[in-house]
Formats: sequence, C-alpha cells, structure tokens
Amino acid sequence: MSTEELRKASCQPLKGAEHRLPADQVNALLVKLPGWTLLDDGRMIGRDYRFDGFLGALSFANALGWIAEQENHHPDLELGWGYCRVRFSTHDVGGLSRNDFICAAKADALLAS
Ligand SMILES: C[C@H](O)[C@H](O)[C@H]1CNC2=NC(N)=NC(=O)C2=N1
Repeated sequence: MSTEELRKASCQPLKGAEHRLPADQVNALLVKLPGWTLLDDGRMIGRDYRFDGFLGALSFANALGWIAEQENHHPDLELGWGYCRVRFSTHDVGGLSRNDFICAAKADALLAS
C-alpha cells in the first residue's frame, strides 16, 4: 500500500491475533511513513511531532482525536509545550494491524501542506 492509499483507507474492525501483521509487512508499511518508528518490541509505532508552542500541539491532538473517533481507532497521546507524542497499536489484536498504519498516515496528512 502506498502512503496515499493508507491515507485514504478506512480502519476496519479487527479482533484476534490473526490480524496482527508479520514483521515483513510491518517493515514494508513503515517505509511508507518516514518519521514513524517501531516501539515496544514491534508491538507499537510512534512519532513525535514538533510545534511552535502549546496551542499547535493541542490543536493537532484534537484533530487527531476527531479522526480517531471516526475511525474507531485511538492513539496514545502525550503533549506539552511544542510537542505531541503519538503512539498506535491495536489492542484487539495484541500488536500492530493495518489500522495503525492507516491512522499514522492520516495523522501525517493533518500537517502536510
Ligand atoms: C470496542 C472498540 O470498538 C474497540 O475497543 C476499539 C476502539 N479503539 C481502538 N483503538 C486502538 N488503538 N486499538 C484497538 O484495538 C481499538 N479497539
């Protein structure tokens, strides 16, 4: 899947370990999302976004929150002055699913010019 395809895709309800992506697919998708890294022994992806102040970080977190509700797929967020730390994993599969990469691409698209 290309970055553009990920950005346009919708999350699907996924439950069960059979939906967990194998390492080769994870690595192939990560290549499409520069800035995102593998965390937690490959069970999570994350990216730290930088902003000029607090309001930028807060606005980004709010926009991402709206997307998360639409997609029913939710990030772990940590924010403060100048940064928003985003983490995705799929609790319902016990690791990474396609949904994490779709939402990561949508998060990036919020800031793309
Ligand atoms: C019941 C509800 O649909 C599920 O728990 C959804 C909600 N949002 C979710 N978000 C994330 N990141 N992983 C999930 O497994 C997940 N599951």
